Amino acid sequence: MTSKTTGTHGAVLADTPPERDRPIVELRGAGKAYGNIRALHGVDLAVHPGRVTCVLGDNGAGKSTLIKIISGLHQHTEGEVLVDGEPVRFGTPRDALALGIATVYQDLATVPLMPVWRNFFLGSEMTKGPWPVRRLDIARMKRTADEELRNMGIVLDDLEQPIGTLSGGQRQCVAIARAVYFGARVLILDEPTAALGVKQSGVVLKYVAAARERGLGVIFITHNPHHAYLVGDHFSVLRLGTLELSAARADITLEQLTNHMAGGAELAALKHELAQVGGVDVDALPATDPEIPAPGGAAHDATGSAAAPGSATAAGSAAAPGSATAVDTTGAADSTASAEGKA
Ligand SMILES: Nc1ncnc2c1ncn2[C@@H]1O[C@H](COP(=O)(O)OP(=O)(O)OP(=O)(O)O)[C@@H](O)[C@H]1O
Repeated sequence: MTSKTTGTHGAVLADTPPERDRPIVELRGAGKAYGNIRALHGVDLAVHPGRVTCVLGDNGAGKSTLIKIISGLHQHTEGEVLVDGEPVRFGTPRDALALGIATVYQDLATVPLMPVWRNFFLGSEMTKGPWPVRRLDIARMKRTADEELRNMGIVLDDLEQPIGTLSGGQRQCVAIARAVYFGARVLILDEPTAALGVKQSGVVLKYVAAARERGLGVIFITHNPHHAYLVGDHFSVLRLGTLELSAARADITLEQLTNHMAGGAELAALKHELAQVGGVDVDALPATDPEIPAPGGAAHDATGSAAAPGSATAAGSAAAPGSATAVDTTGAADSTASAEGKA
C-alpha cells in the first residue's frame, strides 16, 4: 500500500507521484438501495489522475446517488468502493475529504454577501497570533486566494467584491480553485454547467480542463453530452440506476454519445408518434440508431462472449481496456456499423 503524508490543508496526499494508470477511486459493482428502492445497481467506474470521467444520465438515472456514495454522504449497499486500491466505506463527507475527494455542488455553499477571498476560506480560515488573542490573518488569506485563483488562470478584478456579484460560471471556478487548494485529488463536479449559458459553460469547462492538467481526477456529472465530449476522457451513461454505457473517448463519437443519452430507441418511438400526429417532417430529423458502431466495423457481440479488442461489446461481457462497453439492457440483437465520423 502506498504510504501517505498529511497535506498542508488536512487532506491525505500520496507521497509518490500519482500513477496515471492506477485509479484513485474505483467502484466495482457498486449500488445503493433506499429501502425497497434500488437507485443504483452494479456500477463499475474508475477515476484516474489527470483524466475527466463524465457521468451522464437523464433525470432519476442515479447520478446524485453515485456522487453521494463517492463523496461520503451515503454508504453503498452493494459492491465495493476502493480508494488507492483499498476498500473504503465512508461514514461522513469528512472521511472522503480526508482522502482528497472533494465535491463541488450545483448550489454552491457560499455566502453571497461575503467577499470572494472570505468565501474561498469559509470554514477553514487562516489565523495568526497566540490564543487568546488569535485573529483572522486577512492579508494572508487575500494574498493566497489571489495566488490560487491566478494559478488556475482565474483573474478577478477585485477579490473584495461579494461573491454573489460574480457570474454563476465564475463562482463555479472559484469553488474548483478552492477544492484544488484544499488538497483535492478527486474533484466531483455536480452538473457545473446546468444553469449556465454557452459562454459561461465554456469558462467552467476551461477550468475543468485546468484541474485535469494539474493531475486531478475529475468526475464530471452532466446531462449534456456536448459539454461532456469537450473535456471528457471517459464516458459512463447511467440509465434507471444501471450503467448503460462505459466508453473511452477513443471508442465513441459525440454523435453516438448523444444518441445514447437521448435514448435512441425512445427517440425512434417518439418519431413514430410524431409521424402519426402529422405536421412534422420526421424524415428530415437526425437518425436515431441507439447502437454504438464498433470501431473498425466489427460486429457487436450480444451473447456475452468476449469481443475483439477495440470493438464495442454488449450485454455486459468483459471488454478489453479502452474499448466501449454497451450494456444492452433490452437484449437487442447485433448490429454492424462503421466507426466513421469520430471527432
Ligand atoms: N433518499 C431517497 N429515498 C428514496 N429514493 C430515492 C432517494 N434518493 C433518490 N431516490 C431514487 O433513486 C433514483 C435515482 O435518483 P437520483 O437522484 O440518484 O437520480 P439523478 O440521476 O441524480 O436524477 P436528477 O438528474 O433528476 O437529479 C430515483 O428513482 C429516485 O427517486
